[in-house]
Amino acid sequence: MELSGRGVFLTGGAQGIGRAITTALLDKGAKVLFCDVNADIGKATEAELQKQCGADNVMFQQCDVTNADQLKAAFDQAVTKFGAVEICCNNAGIMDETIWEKMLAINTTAQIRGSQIALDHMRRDKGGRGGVIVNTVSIAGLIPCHWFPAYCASKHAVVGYTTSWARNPMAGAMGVRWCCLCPVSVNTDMMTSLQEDQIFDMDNFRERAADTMLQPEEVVQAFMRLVEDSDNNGAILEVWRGKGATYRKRQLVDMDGVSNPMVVDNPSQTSLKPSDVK
Ligand SMILES: NC(=O)C1=CN([C@@H]2O[C@H](COP(=O)(O)OP(=O)(O)OC[C@H]3O[C@@H](n4cnc5c(N)ncnc54)[C@H](O)[C@@H]3O)[C@@H](O)[C@H]2O)C=CC1
Ligand SMILES: CCCCCC(=O)/C=C/[C@H]1[C@H](O)CC(=O)[C@@H]1CCCCCCC(=O)O
Repeated sequence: MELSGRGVFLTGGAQGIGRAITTALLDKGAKVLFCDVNADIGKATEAELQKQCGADNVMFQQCDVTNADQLKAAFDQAVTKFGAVEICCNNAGIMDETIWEKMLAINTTAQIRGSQIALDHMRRDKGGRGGVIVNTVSIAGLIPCHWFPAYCASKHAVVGYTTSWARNPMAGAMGVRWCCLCPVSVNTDMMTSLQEDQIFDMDNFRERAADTMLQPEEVVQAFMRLVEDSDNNGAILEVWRGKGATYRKRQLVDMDGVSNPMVVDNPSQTSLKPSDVK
């Protein structure tokens, strides 16, 4: 997928992974509306990025993704500003087991809502231009993590949701790809400002996390791979330190739901051989 001139909507873009993705997309000529609940950091980021990349190409909108009206209004603003949104990144997230209901609202409900808004707008069978929806998940969406069970659940749910849409028999007609970005620990505020009570067994966690930490730029490379590879519907891209980004093999079943497990990766669910999935 060529990125120049594409309209992008991204949540949680004031800092961290979202900001790094926004910057990389702008560098490739895309136009980005990023939203965030934090207006101070969001506006400061907007000012810096507008200076670097042009005032018409990037815009910030304050938005709490758990507020359905605000989320829809922010998305619509991107459509108005750029003519269409062809790339949607549901990225905003928190990690705090003490407020797990709010965490599920941000990490899961809002990513599902953001995906639905994007699908309604993008789908070619209803007059849209098609596009790609990338949900920022985590390795915690793929394996159990005893330090943060609710965070882990919030991310597993998004993998289930995203890959389920990818398997829709209408996926080809809709022209919308669905991808999961799954990094291990990343050096952002989420990791560095983590407080003792926000997860369980913090000492053990710090020990493990220290050896695995990625820089946001490494996650950006993986994100770009997801967006630019137009034949990867349903992709789950894992990002580990030292191993780079690798597509996760998936054993899905035929559309009859029971027979012939196979590795699939594109809308027609036929073109990739198992050996193509690394
Ligand atoms: N940092 C890490 O180790 C990893 C992070 N992730 C995921 O990456 C995504 C981004 O996280 P980071 O950049 O690391 O965190 P971060 O804390 O640096 O950035 C998250 C951004 O989301 C915003 N946000 C939080 N609640 C919001 C809300 N209700 N509405 C709108 N914006 C809101 C924050 O203000 C912040 O700017 C999250 O979904 C996180 O779960 C995944 C794997 C590892
Ligand atoms: C390889 C072990 C790393 C475990 C510690 C870690 O880096 C955790 C990072 C989390 C970050 O705080 C937010 C996330 O989404 C990351 C989840 C990563 C889970 C890896 C669990 C791996 C394991 O149990 O072996």
